[in-house]
Amino acid sequence: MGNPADLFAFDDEPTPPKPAAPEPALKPQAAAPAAPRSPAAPSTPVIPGSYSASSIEVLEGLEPVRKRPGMYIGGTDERALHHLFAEVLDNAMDEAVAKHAKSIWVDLDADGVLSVRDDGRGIPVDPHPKHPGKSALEVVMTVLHSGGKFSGKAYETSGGLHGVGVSVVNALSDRLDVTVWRDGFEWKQSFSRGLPQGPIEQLGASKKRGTLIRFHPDAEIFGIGAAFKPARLFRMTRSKAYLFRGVQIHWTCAEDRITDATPAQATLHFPGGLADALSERIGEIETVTPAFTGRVERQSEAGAVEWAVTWSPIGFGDADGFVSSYCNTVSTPDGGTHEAGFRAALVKGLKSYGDLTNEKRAGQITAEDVIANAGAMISVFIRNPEFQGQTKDRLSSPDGQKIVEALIRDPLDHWLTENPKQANVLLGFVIERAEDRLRRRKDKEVQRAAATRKLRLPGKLSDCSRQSANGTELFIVEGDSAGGSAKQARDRTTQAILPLRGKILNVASATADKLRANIELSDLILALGVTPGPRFDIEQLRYERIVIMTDADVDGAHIAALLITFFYRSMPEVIRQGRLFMALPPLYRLSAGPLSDYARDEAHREELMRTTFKGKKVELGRFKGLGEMMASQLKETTMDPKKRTLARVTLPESEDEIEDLVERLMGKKADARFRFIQDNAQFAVADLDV
Ligand SMILES: Nc1ncnc2c1ncn2[C@@H]1O[C@H](COP(=O)(O)OP(=O)(O)OP(=O)(O)O)[C@@H](O)[C@H]1O
Ligand SMILES: [Mg+2]
Ligand SMILES: [Mg+2]
Repeated sequence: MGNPADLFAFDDEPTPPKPAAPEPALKPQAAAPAAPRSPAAPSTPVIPGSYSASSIEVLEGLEPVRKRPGMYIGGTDERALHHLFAEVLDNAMDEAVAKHAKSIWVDLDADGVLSVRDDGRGIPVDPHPKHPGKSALEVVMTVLHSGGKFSGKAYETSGGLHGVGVSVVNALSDRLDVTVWRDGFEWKQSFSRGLPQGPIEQLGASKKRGTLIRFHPDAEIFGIGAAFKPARLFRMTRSKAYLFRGVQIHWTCAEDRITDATPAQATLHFPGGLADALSERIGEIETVTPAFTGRVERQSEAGAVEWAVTWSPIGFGDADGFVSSYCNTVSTPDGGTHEAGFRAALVKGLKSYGDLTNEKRAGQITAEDVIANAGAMISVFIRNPEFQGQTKDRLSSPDGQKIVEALIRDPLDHWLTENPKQANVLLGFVIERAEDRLRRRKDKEVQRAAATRKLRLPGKLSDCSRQSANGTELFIVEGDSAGGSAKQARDRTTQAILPLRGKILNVASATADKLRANIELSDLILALGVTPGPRFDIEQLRYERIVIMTDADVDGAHIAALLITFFYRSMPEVIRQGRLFMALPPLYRLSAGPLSDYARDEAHREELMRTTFKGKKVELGRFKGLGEMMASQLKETTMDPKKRTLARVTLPESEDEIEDLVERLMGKKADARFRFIQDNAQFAVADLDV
């Protein structure tokens, strides 16, 4: 999971270098001969710019390292500079993990010279059989791909594997001294930019054991002023001590190099291992459960896994979670197979615990849900690891995953079942993450759908300007001319008009495909913003009310009946929630002198004649359709929320009644249908006024 580990500055940091303090240059004791350059300087005349055999160079010895440091240490920046320390420290740790060394001493002196000493076996100093006249030590320091970690005989689970590390450090140091104590003597050889400054020397007799590498990075490579950062060195050192409890690391640093809280002196030894590392790293941060920690050795062959993980609802400082992973004590900030195995073990363990406790929702959790809010440290020791590149930022050994997953699963299952209370809390926490994730995904889908819908609103829709559904109405209007009047009569903030042309399909019998193919209906669906059918979601409805506004005649009643049936068939929830209405346009206008009123129908007219207009000479006008009304009349009588009356469409209680209703609505006799609608509309009027 990327680099969040580094946010917690446990052992290393990925951040680009800050300007460094000027560095006093360390003068090599002997003058350094310039590194050999351009060995292929042609003796035959070459036309400038030509490309021939003489253009092809073969770099010798350590020259490629100086020419292309990026390939070996990932660049020449501050991170790369500190990688030199990692290489030397890794070698000392390999001696410790192989149980030949117990102590390591790290020291940064006032001149910026870094020393790493261990009390291990010491780099062999005897003459190398394949390189007559050279000691093994000189070979190791000056020949790429030389080392004792290829066969697995001298080391079992080493971080070193390429035979490159220390020779690279040598190549990129303007000064490097190796002291070895072994076979009863002290030995020493010095190098500059990879070149020996003389043969290996046997100094006095000594009972000590071990290796000391003292080096100073070359300003030609890293730039003038590039210097080790004590804080960074200290973090890298401390993490090594956490990763292997069998080692004690003594840290010292020249006081005047320290600019922060880094100690000048410290002894680092952590018998608690990663469990301690994790609790030190998360401090007082609130966690969901106590940490799950452990260490398991492989049974059949050399190898082990150690881990510590906990979860926090509030995140860990700058990040929601972090995973710090290591292989053979080498930090792998880019993760790899061991992290994958760790994640797999956690997610499988939690899922099977979910099965065990009948928590069905556990089925939906993914590794991401488990790890996103976890603070985790995982350290694996395996034979013959494979890393990506010399900086070893990522573990690529295929068995990394298998070994970690296999070794952690059992302890995890035990941990969960033995502490059901905290296991349930943890599972609940992870399920919440999963549900959050699913919700976010759905929201995104809705947003995306809304965005595309916006572009695809039907052209003939005159939408209202209000964005939210609250207080808005969609008038479905019969015919273009009525649509025109309605557009003028509406309140454009809250009222939208969708005119329907021609006949819509008889939806009672049409198939879903046919429904979609019907242009009038698909325009209506687009305007509503919903998906009809099983995936219907009332939340997507773009209007608070849907108002069917048709002429008060047989054709109008037919269209209204078709529309109601359509809603009932494809989105009954709209009706159930009381959001579908019928407008009640008047059929008659009555006037007598200054007095005037509208009558919805015959009965209403008669009533008005008996009351308001009693004994008056009444002028009676009959509207042939909505389109005949003036906009102001339409507004006053049918659309203005302050004056109009709407009939809410409701469903009968029982399914039978509904089917009966649909049958009657869709029946063959248009007149009966019309009367039915009129009756029912009237019936609804009394208790409705929206
Ligand atoms: N502190 C040490 N004690 C004992 N032997 C050492 C030490 N440092 C280096 N060596 C020997 O020198 C060899 C070369 O070291 P080098 O760092 O170049 O390569 P490596 O550790 O084998 O692999 P890598 O390139 O992955 O680091 C090692 O394999 C080991 O045999
Ligand atoms: Mg090494
Ligand atoms: Mg080497």
